[in-house]
Amino acid sequence: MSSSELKKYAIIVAGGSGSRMQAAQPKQFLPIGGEPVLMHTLRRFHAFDPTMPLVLVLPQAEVKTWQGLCGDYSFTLPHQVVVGGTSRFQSVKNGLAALDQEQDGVVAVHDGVRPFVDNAILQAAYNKAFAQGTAVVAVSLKDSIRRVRGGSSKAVDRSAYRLVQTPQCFRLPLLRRAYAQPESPLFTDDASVVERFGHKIHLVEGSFKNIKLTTPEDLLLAEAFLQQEKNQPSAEPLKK
Ligand SMILES: Nc1ccn([C@@H]2O[C@H](COP(=O)(O)OP(=O)(O)OP(=O)(O)O)[C@@H](O)[C@H]2O)c(=O)n1
Ligand SMILES: C[C@](O)(CO)[C@H](O)COP(=O)(O)O
Repeated sequence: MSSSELKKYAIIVAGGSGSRMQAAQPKQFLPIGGEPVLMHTLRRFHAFDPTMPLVLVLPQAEVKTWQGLCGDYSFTLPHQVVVGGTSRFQSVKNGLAALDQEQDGVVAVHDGVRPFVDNAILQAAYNKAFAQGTAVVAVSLKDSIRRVRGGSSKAVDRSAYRLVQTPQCFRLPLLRRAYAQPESPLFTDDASVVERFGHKIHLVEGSFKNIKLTTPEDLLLAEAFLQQEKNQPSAEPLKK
């Protein structure tokens, strides 16, 4: 099958509790620019390819909350809701199970709390995965880094490292087989799962704007990014 015939899919994982955000509700539902984070994220994928099936993974206890929010905000963008698990690994696994098991294609796994993914990143990641089977978005480090051992630390060469983001795109049959492995505490993302399964991970350039909303100050950044987009709707996304 040629890559142009392969279908695109996306699994948006939002099955976590957002404990580091220390908010009254899970961070994926917090408003930024007057709208829940997840609505921004889903819209970015829909704008990239309106025909692509979107699977949204949510905590079981929050499915009703989401349905309520969709009603309150008249949010009608098509997506399939799936219940998550106790770890990101389990949530991705549940998302994968919701996709047609016979289908080939490329699937992106994306953190629901990374609402600033843009078309250029999505295009590059899907293209690379169509061509090479894996594509993981990453950026270079802006700060110096030190390796800590016991009570001391030592400078290390930051050019040897990358900060990993999402989307992480894979040929669908490969990701399914990789996620059939037993879960390991070392699995922090999809790349680590696929790498353990024995496949090379290809990197694609991400963006410093593609942040994961993790701690409270990230919400301030998010508001600033949205304000900037509102003031300059046609502006290129912020570059590194
Ligand atoms: N059981 C889980 C845990 C995490 N995630 C998702 O994985 C993404 C990245 O995880 P992280 O930022 O760590 O989210 P939380 O686990 O919600 O945050 P925290 O670790 O602060 O509790 C988030 O979109 C989160 O909702 C998930 O789908 N299922
Ligand atoms: C998947 C991820 O966002 C890539 O940076 C990250 O690994 C999630 O990590 P967390 O520990 O769940 O925040």
